[in-house]
Amino acid sequence: MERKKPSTVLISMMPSVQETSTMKLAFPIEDIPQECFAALPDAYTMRPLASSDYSRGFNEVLECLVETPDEGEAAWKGRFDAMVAANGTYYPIVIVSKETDRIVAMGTVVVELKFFRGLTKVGHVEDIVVDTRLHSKGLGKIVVETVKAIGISKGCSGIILNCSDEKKPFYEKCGFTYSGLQMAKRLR
Ligand SMILES: CC(=O)SCCNC(=O)CCNC(=O)[C@H](O)C(C)(C)COP(=O)(O)OP(=O)(O)OC[C@H]1O[C@@H](n2cnc3c(N)ncnc32)[C@H](O)[C@@H]1OP(=O)(O)O
Repeated sequence: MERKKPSTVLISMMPSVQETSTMKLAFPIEDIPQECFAALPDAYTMRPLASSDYSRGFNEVLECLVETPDEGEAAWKGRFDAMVAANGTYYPIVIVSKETDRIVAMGTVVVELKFFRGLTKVGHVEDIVVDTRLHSKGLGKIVVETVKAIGISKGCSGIILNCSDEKKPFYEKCGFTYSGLQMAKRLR
């Protein structure tokens, strides 16, 4: 079946070729389904994580979710490269302020290969976080809907996540339903 041409409106919301052509991205920008850009406010762009994002405040935003000590740019880039090398597994995305060129929100879907249900794949939603100063503006929902859509487009038959009880209403707004408890053995 012939693929429909994307609407001009949605194309105009995606980062321009000039904006991303010099960046090393974690995965091709075309892997973000175009409809994901529809709800993004004009003040922001959304794209895959780039190797230069260490200096756009990546750690500071992630710190709003979890302790993120600065290991230095070289170590950060080493981790970025390892994710890229695991081709087809990690799909980290960021939302960036056009005004400041700083990251304001991020999230990832990790695509896990399975042997069951006809060699299916399962998407794990990870590290969803919005800069504390920009909560309740719809950015978190855009990030979750986007990583969900990427996982589905990559062939996942299910998308799952772990979160605290307090975040349950947020994920319900993003279309998830309660599905049992999480267990953990923390080693550090
Ligand atoms: C799998 C994981 O990564 S779990 C970790 C989740 N991340 C964190 O805990 C980090 C700290 N928290 C945050 O970064 C943010 O608060 C997030 C990501 C949880 C939510 O991002 P925001 O941009 O503030 O949420 P957003 O504005 O998109 O809210 C979408 C909807 O969820 C609702 N919502 C958001 N947070 C909550 C909450 N804690 N309780 C109830 N409802 C909520 C909003 O009211 C909104 O409802 P609406 O669509 O009816 O208007």
